[in-house]
Amino acid sequence: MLSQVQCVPSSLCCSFLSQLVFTRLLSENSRPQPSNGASRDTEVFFHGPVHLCTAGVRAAFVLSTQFSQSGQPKDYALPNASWSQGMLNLYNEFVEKSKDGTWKRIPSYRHSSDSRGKESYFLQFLEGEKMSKDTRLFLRSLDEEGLGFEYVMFLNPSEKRMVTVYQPGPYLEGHPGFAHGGSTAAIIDSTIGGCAIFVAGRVMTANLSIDFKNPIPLGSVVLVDGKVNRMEGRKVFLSCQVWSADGQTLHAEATALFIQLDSLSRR
Ligand SMILES: CCCCCCCCCCCCCCCC(=O)SCCNC(=O)CCNC(=O)[C@H](O)C(C)(C)COP(=O)(O)OP(=O)(O)OC[C@H]1O[C@@H](n2cnc3c(N)ncnc32)[C@H](O)[C@@H]1OP(=O)(O)O
Repeated sequence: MLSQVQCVPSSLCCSFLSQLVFTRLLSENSRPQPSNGASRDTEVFFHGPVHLCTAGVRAAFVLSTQFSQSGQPKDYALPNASWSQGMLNLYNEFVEKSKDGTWKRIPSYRHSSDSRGKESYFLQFLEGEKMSKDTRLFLRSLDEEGLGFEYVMFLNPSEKRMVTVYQPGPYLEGHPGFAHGGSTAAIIDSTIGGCAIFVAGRVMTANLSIDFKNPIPLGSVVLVDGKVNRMEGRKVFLSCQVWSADGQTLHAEATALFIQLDSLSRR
C-alpha cells in the first residue's frame, strides 16, 4: 500500500497532463477539457515523440477510467480493483437485497453533466442551468481508483433511507491512518443528500451536525446509513449513523436539515 501511495503524485500529475494532451488530439466535444492556460504549458512539456508516446498511453488509461466500453460515461458505483473483500461482500449483500426491488443501487458519475437520463437527479436539479463539463463532483474528483472516496449508494424508497458502502482511501487522511473528519462529513452529506433529493427534489444542506464517536481507519469499510425522519414544509430533517462493516463500532452520528429550493435562478 505504501509504495502505491508514494508513486501516486507523479502518476496523478502525468495523468492530468496527458489528459490535456489527449484532448488536443480529440474533437472539441471530448472530455475532460483542458483548464485555461494549462494547455499552453502542456504543449511545451510534451514536445518530442517519447513524451507523446507516454502521453498516449496515459491518455488511454485516463480515457478508460472515465468511459465504459460502450462509450457511455463510466458508472463509478461498481466494483473496481481497489475494493477490499469487505467492500465487495457488503456490495454483494445489497445487490442481493435489490433483486426484489426493496433496494436500488444508485449509479454515480464523475460529472454532473453525465448524469442525464431517467436515473438522473442532476438534470432535474440543474434544469435550465448551464451544466459545465469542466467541473467534477467532489467525491469523484480523483483519477486513480482507491485513493479517495470509494463508495456505492443503495436507496430504500419505502423507508426513505440511503445506505452507502464506503471505503475511504489514503488521500483522505486526517490523523495518521484515519479518515479526516471533513471527508466523513462529505460522505454523510452526500448520503443523506441523496435521501433528501429522493423525497424533496432540489434541496441544499442548511445544517449538518456530527458527533464523531470513533475514528475511521483508512482502507476500512463502513456503512453510512441515513434516512429522512420528517418533512415540515420545505424543511427536510434527516439522521445518519456511520457503522463499521461488522456493525460493532459506531463511528459517527449526525442530524441534518435540508431545505427544499423553489428555484436556483435567484442564486
Ligand atoms: C433517487 C434519488 C437519487 C439521488 C442520488 C444522489 C446521489 C448523490 C447525492 C449527492 C448529494 C450532494 C449533497 C451535497 C449538499 C450540499 O453540500 S449543499 C452545499 C452546502 N449548503 C449550502 O451551500 C447552502 C447555503 N445556504 C443557502 O443557500 C440557504 O441558506 C438555504 C439553505 C437554501 C435556505 O435559504 P432559503 O431558501 O432562503 O430558506 P430560509 O427562508 O432562510 O429558511 C427556510 C426555513 O428553514 C430554516 N432554516 C434555514 N437554515 C437553517 C439552519 N441552518 N438551521 C435551522 N433552520 C434553518 C429557516 O428558519 C426557515 O424556517 P421557517 O421560518 O420556514 O420555519
